[in-house]
Amino acid sequence: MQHGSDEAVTIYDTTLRDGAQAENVHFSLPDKLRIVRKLDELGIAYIEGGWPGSNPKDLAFFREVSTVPLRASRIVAFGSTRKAGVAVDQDPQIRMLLDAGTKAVAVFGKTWLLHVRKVLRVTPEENLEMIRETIAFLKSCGKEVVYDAEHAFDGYQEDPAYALECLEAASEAGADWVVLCDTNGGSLPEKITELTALAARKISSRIGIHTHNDGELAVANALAAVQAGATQVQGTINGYGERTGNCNLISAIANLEIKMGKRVLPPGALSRLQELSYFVDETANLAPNPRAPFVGRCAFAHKGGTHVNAIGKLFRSYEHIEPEIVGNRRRILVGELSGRSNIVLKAKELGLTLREDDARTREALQQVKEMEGKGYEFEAADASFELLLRKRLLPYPPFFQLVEYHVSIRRFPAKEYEVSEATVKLSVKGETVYTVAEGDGPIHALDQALRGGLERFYPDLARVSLRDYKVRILGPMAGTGAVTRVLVESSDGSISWTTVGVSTNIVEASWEALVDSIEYWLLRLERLAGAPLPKAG
Ligand SMILES: CC(=O)SCCNC(=O)CCNC(=O)[C@H](O)C(C)(C)COP(=O)(O)OP(=O)(O)OC[C@H]1O[C@@H](n2cnc3c(N)ncnc32)[C@H](O)[C@@H]1OP(=O)(O)O
Ligand SMILES: CC(=O)C(=O)O
Repeated sequence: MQHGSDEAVTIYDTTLRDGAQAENVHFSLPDKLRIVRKLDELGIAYIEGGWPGSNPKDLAFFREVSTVPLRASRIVAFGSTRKAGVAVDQDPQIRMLLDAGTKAVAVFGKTWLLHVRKVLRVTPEENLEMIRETIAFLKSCGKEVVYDAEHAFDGYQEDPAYALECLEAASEAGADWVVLCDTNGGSLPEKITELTALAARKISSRIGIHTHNDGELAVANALAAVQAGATQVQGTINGYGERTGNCNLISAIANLEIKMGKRVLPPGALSRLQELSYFVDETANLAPNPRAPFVGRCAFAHKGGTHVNAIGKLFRSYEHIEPEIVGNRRRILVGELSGRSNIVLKAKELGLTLREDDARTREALQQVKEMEGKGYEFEAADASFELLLRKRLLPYPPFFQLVEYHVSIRRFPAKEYEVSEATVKLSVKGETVYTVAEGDGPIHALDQALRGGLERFYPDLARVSLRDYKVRILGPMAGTGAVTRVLVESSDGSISWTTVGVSTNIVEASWEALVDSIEYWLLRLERLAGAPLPKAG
């Protein structure tokens, strides 16, 4: 879908205002300022910072942000048209909008008669006056005015003439931008195209588009509007927003630049889209969506054997763009749907050379399929797969060997005392080590005893900690006798890795995953040091 047009499209970010209307999204004042700096760094033209008349934090934000030196972004304060029956220069909300001290302000007003009559409870003429007077007043105060025509598309559906009158009123009153809002997020692209093209013909203000994602079309609708004449796209990073969210600016920017040939961000910024997306998620304390188009970790993850085979020959065969363009990377997944190509390409990713016609490739593939048949899952446990491959390809004297372990739980009926205890006997470097440890539960005790036995031989292991522990029951019909899959995520503070264990016994599945985790890390340490660590006798 390369349209080859080199026109610029202006990005208007409302993560801090409309994005903050999302359930579970809360930004503190420092969060808001951090995001402003990041958006400015990426060259976003407008940042809607909040509604000064809404709460003390937004008021303070406009005070603080005025001291932040910005290179590319213009801060916008948001509000509404004046209250019905109140003179515009007497309206406290309008006063607060001015007091925010921004060069640009945005006001939303009504376009849909349903809202005019049933929500504002004013006449259609009074609503037109509210639009005209508010914009004219803000212009007379020297502001750049962005007018958000709320429910523009629903209003146009119900009464095209009145909706158009509202847009014309805003434009004639001096709005620099008239932004068509699909506030309820239910419009289809053809409706967006129709009104945007009409507005672009009829009014002199520049046209913007503000879409919501209720029909999962927010990005598609924004792109349709641009094709029909809009030159400003409003949205939020990662699509945060009320209900199902707003137009996701990450996807909108990528599509506008890469697919539609528009100039959107300064040179070099596109390759920082993933960084921006993660930064905002992290600031909002939300886990990044792995399936997010363009920037999610699955966006260029290839799993099916035939796909991976083709990718090995030609990336374009199963990738719509090169991942690096938006700062992402390609990943090869290994599992029961793999072919030899998955093993070879994954090995290459790990720095190992393996050919498709090598017997070890076939054997590794066979082992993966058999193990996945029993419940292992290597796709999520990349470290267990790496270990499997390295053990198969290179000489692997183990770091330690298990002689035996024992786990017990003691609980007294009155629940006054409950303790888990594990004993682990290991053979390490020719010595037999016997360790006992207590823990909050049996797995914790086992982990403590294992580490206790190894710490004298591999003191660096103290840097490794457990980050996540997930248990999945496979085939729950077998009840408490079902097969259990345990995934353990570990970290040494700089990298993290995941390992897997499977058994009908949850303690044994956990042991397997814990041992893989430690072996993986010791092997990595050895590779980084460039010399083998002394091994078990
Ligand atoms: C489509 C959008 O996303 S618009 C943004 C929506 N975001 C928010 O509302 C978040 C911030 N809002 C707030 O903090 C509060 O709602 C405030 C401070 C703005 C207003 O609070 P209150 O004065 O207590 O009013 P409340 O929120 O209950 O009702 C809104 C009032 O604004 C009126 N109103 C709604 N839209 C408009 C408009 N475009 N122009 C003028 N008045 C409007 C409503 O009719 C209602 O007044 P009424 O009860 O006299 O009919
Ligand atoms: C203005 C706005 O946020 C909307 O109409 O959705």
